[in-house]
Amino acid sequence: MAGSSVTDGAAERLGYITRVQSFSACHRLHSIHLSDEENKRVYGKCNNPNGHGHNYKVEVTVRGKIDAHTGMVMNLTDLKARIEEVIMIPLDHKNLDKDVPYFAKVVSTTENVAVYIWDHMVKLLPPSLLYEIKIHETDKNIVIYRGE
Ligand SMILES: Nc1nc2c(c(=O)[nH]1)N=C([C@H](O)[C@H](O)COP(=O)(O)OP(=O)(O)OP(=O)(O)O)CN2
Ligand SMILES: [Zn+2]
Repeated sequence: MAGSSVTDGAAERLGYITRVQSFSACHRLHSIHLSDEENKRVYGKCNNPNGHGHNYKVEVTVRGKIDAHTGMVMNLTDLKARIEEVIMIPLDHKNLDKDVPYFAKVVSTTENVAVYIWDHMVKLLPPSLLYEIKIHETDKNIVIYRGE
């Protein structure tokens, strides 16, 4: 049909793209807002003073218009670079509580790790592009944060 093309149609379509990144870190669940006894009761084995480790898997999803000219919501190569900056450099092979200043006063639950990643990632992406941070702390424990 004259004046129209597959590419034109895609210009009005929304796409979701996800990049997966794994990182390893150790931590201890311990809240400065609770007594030692309360910490033991609330967090159990995860309050072990010497900590424990995880192989976290993070899924970073962005949502936006599929650009008519590039065919992309955003270049995944650029998303990979942002993930390196926000996740790998500060968190990989780190003790979250001791190496990452943010977690000195914020308990390093996976919910809070997701908030940390969201808050840093959102500053590096175009407005409204970041959609979701999903973290697999273990095969069975999965957290989603969407900036709400
Ligand atoms: N709401 C949250 N609850 C818990 C968190 C968390 O981040 N948010 N984290 C933990 C621990 O850090 C922990 O390491 C969980 O490990 P575990 O219970 O051993 O993990 P699994 O359930 O996958 O292991 P199985 O023992 O094989 O069932 C605890 N709670
Ligand atoms: Zn843990």
